[in-house]
Amino acid sequence: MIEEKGILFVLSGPSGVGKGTVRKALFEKDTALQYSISMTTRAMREGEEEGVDYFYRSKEDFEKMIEDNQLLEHAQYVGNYYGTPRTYVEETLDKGNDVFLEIEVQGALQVKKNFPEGVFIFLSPPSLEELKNRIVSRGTETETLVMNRLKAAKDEIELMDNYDYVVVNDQVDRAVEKVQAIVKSEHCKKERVASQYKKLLEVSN
Ligand SMILES: Nc1nc2c(ncn2[C@@H]2O[C@H](COP(=O)(O)OP(=O)(O)O)[C@@H](O)[C@H]2O)c(=O)[nH]1
Ligand SMILES: Nc1ncnc2c1ncn2[C@@H]1O[C@H](COP(=O)(O)OP(=O)(O)O)[C@@H](O)[C@H]1O
Repeated sequence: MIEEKGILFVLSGPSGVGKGTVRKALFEKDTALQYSISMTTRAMREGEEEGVDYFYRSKEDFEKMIEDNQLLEHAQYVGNYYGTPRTYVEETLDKGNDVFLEIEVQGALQVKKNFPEGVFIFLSPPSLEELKNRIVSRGTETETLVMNRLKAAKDEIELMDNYDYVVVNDQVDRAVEKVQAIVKSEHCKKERVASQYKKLLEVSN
């Protein structure tokens, strides 16, 4: 019996590009993907919930988790920590279920070191001008924070070559369809590997 692990999908890209929007729309489409909820030290925004949007923790608690190696990756982003709890990801993959991470670019690169077999998707804005419009229109940041996020975005776009796929988020529905197509395509690749294995077994019998 071949133990089939799940596939790790990582959606990343600059802040404000629409990662959260695309991820939520994707999960409304009855997907079998398991979303890994991140841990953060940033303040809860209006409308957010503990254990739904993030696990909100103090800086001390977060640093203790880093020390205890409980995070698969972590990054500091515009003054706060963000990280992926390790156990949930590993256990879910081991059960054969796919895991979906939505994280910033530094974290995605760390995951790639530990899980090179993961599938890395870069969500790109149609233009930097449009990215700025989205961050400003979301209205969650002060002007200085908007500038910080745009500056970070320029550095992040340069890292695009580390990804398996680039999805331009021009329209949310189209971006979601492209991510779904990637998921399907990766399942077909996995089938191919599994069926080659089966043929080998038949020959050896
Ligand atoms: N490395 C890492 N980044 C994360 C994680 N969770 C969320 N992020 C990213 O951290 C950045 C800031 O997130 P947030 O404060 O929620 O702002 P928003 O995504 O711009 O609304 C975004 O790029 C998130 O995708 C995580 O677990 N690890
Ligand atoms: N394809 C799109 N077209 C127009 N606006 C978008 C699109 N995708 C997301 N947005 C808007 O851009 C802003 C940032 O999106 P968000 O999902 O919070 O980004 P991220 O999670 O990458 O930081 C939000 O106001 C969101 O409604």
